[in-house]
Amino acid sequence: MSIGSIVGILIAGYCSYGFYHYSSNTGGVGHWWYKEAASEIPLFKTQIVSEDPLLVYVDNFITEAEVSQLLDIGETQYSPSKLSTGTSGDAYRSSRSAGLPPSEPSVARVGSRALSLMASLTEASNDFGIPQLVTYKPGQQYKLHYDWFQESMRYKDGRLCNRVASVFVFLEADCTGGETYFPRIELVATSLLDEGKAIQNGSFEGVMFKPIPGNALFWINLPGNGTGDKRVLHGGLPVHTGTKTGMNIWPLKCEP
Ligand SMILES: O=C(O)CCC(=O)C(=O)O
Ligand SMILES: [Fe+2]
Repeated sequence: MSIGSIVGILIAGYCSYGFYHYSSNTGGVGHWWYKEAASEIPLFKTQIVSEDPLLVYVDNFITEAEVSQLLDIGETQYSPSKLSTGTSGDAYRSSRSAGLPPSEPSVARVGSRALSLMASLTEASNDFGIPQLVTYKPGQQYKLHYDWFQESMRYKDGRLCNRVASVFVFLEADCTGGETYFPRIELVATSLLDEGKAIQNGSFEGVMFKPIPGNALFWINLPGNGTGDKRVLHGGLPVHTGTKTGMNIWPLKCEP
């Protein structure tokens, strides 16, 4: 699928105020059927930040009610965030994380909505994996990293899967600092600067995004040839005061 057709589908989705989409629960990694009725989908708006690599800013991706449902589900589940190597308690990623059950109705709804951004990228698996809350207190951060795995992960059904894309949703932003930073992205949507959602200036390379509850960032990790894209290097900058909480959704692409 070309970047052009993904962009076309994003625009078409926006213009029709919503998507109908499906995921399946036919075994494997955690697939959940969910068809959102148009009335359940918030009127979200997409703006392309960068076309290649594809990075999209989504206003109003989830509602206030969904934010509180997701925070409630995760509340008692937090433990120190892990790196992809499985280690935790490291200054590299000092936040706390909580896996969210994909079958929980609000998780399934928001996970399916995230898949709807992917066009046909995930149609073979239709799998949004296990969404993860991540919460930061003052001084905590996630230094620059990629979300894609160097080596695909083997899931319990034996397939090799990797994170084809990322959707990072801001849930709580009662904080200063904590921007999501992409040092290698050149911003084309200057409206995001005017709206105070993105920050770009001569003192650093790339672009950073202010945490704003309900809004999301969506980007492609594995473009056409399936190789991890190093241009989507990103991190969560240190929170200075208060609390920041976000939700990661990593739709999977699996070998057949
Ligand atoms: O906290 C952020 O802004 C980004 C978090 C992130 O990139 C991750 O958890 O993979
Ligand atoms: Fe990340």
